[in-house]
Amino acid sequence: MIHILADQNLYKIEELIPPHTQLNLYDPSHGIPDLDDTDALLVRTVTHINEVTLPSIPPSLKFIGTGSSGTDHLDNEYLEQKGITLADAKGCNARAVAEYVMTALLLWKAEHKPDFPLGKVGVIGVGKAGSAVVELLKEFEVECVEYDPPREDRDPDFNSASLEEVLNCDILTFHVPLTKKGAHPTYHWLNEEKLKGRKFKLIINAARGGVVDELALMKYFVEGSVENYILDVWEKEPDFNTKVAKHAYIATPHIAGYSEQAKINATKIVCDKLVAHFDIEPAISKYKNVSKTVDFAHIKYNLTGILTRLHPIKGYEAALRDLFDRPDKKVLFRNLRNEWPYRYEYPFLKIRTELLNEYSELKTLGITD
Ligand SMILES: NC(=O)c1ccc[n+]([C@@H]2O[C@H](COP(=O)([O-])OP(=O)(O)OC[C@H]3O[C@@H](n4cnc5c(N)ncnc54)[C@H](O)[C@@H]3O)[C@@H](O)[C@H]2O)c1
Ligand SMILES: O=C(O)[C@H](O)[C@H](O)COP(=O)(O)O
Repeated sequence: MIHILADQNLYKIEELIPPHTQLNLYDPSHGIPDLDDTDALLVRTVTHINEVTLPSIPPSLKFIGTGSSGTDHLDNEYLEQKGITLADAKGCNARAVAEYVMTALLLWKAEHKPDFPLGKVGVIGVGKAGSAVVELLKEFEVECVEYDPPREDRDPDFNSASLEEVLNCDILTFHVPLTKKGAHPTYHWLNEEKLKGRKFKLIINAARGGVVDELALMKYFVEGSVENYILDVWEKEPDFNTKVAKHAYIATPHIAGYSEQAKINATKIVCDKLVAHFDIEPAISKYKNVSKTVDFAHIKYNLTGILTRLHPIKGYEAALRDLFDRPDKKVLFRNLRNEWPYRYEYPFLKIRTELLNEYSELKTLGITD
């Protein structure tokens, strides 16, 4: 029988785990658990596995799956050299990220530029998440500049914009992995050198902390050449720089990819890869992706009010602000990520017809009546 150890916060893991396997759960806040006799380890981004955190790999361990798109918490060179198969859940949360970005843009526009078009948006990294962002932006008729030189190298149908073109955009949104090696490293991609002498209305980082140099970003915000910034991810998670967060238009605790649908996708994708790797019987899930109706009865809302009710971005923002001066903010940041119920993505939400007719943006987001 295959012995599986999984992060206790991998959503619905007990339901989706293949039958006839033995599943144990671990609490990731206590570090890497004892892996003796474990065949497969299922983690989230909070479990960092490398030569330092796991110097000795038990011979039984053959598979590590992560319920995330990002894999920078796993040292793939080290693990592959030790004969371990790595599996990610790329794409599981692309729609959730796109909705986070679009919601943030709509809220920001309503507050800062209600009478102007959004401007040109540069999407840096046009993989699963970046492509979903581009798709949603296009539905809103926003002009996009797609920047992804590595994709141009591997995909004959894709032409990347030039660096100059993307840096000339009004808004930048990041959807690249965090990498320090290779031909296109992303660590501190947006730095002093690229920010100097340019003007941006808004910068969004919902990729990984470290892709944007936070201190350089804050400096150019204070000087006025960056009008606003939105950060979902932080250089030293679960810690975060309070000063950088205080200046942000929106600051959230790494939840851009969190939704009911994304979290189910994540667990399903890793379980499917586990099944394929060990050639075992899959689980038969009873889970059904149903829609939810949100009642706005008798209350008069504007677009900002409706979006705030349907997407917890502002709620997370307020909760993160409450942590600014707390000495235990690292633990609370982690709790905030684990304890809130997952939101439903817009195509799984239904609201009153009058509201949909009054605010066309809601239909464009995929909400129905
Ligand atoms: N905040 C969140 O909740 C959240 C959710 C999902 C993903 N992420 C992060 O976003 C990243 C992207 O997610 P994805 O699912 O789209 O992954 P993906 O692998 O599908 O796409 C990443 C894209 O970035 C491109 N890229 C790599 N280096 C680049 C560079 N130097 N310049 C321009 N483009 C570059 C790649 O070619 C690829 O097309 C993940 O690695 C993860 O770290 C964060
Ligand atoms: O890389 C990803 O997919 C995202 O950052 C994802 O939201 C991470 O979720 P976690 O594993 O931290 O719960």
